[in-house]
Amino acid sequence: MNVAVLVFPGSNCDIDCYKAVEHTIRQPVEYVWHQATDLSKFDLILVPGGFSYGDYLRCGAIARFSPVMEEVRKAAEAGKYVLGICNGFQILLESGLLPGAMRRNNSLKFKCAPTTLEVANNDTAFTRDYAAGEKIQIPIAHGEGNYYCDDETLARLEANRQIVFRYSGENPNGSVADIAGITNERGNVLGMMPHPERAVDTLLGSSDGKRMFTSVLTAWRGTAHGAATAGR
Ligand SMILES: NC(=O)CC[C@H](N)C(=O)O
Repeated sequence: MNVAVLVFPGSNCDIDCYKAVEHTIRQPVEYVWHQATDLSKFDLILVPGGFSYGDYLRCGAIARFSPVMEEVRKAAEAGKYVLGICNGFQILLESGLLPGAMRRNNSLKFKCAPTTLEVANNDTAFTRDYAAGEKIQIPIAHGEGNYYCDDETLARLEANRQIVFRYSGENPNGSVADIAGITNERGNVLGMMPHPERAVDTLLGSSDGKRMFTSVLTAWRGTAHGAATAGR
């Protein structure tokens, strides 16, 4: 499985994502600069966290105009896997690849802390290695993670089981329905505020993020392209 880690001016979790791929699934992984115009060889695209364009205007609002985002849209349409983490989630929202929007944390403070998530849907390519309802420890680090959508969108997210992670116990940012991560309708694009790439080894405080990477690899191996190329 070929993995791309996108890099925008101001990304700062790109190296963590790259290392997490190496550490968990040992698949070929490359950094891809935001001006790239061809992502066709990649099976999984990681949109990492950070402060793209200094968070000016709104987090992700400028990065969404980077040339590579048109390629991410094409990849998503082709059914490739796209995982946006934190600023990556914000960029996917700003791009319209996922529904809803981000507001500043209700505390108006940047929060960096371990959080407990409930796996609200383990029937996705990204969460199949978790148990339904499992509680996992994944850290957050954001100032603008207060996910918002209108009632109609929320009803649709609930009906289609697009809410994949919810904060369990304390909600750190005030997000609607305790949402921590959602997918698109098709389930091949996932955005989440917590950082699974920072939780891939007990040395980091938790290894609960590891199964997101193993899940996608297993899902990809189940696709026609994955079955044909896996093990090469
Ligand atoms: N870790 C991150 O990706 C942070 C995202 C964004 N800069 C925020 O503060 O909300």
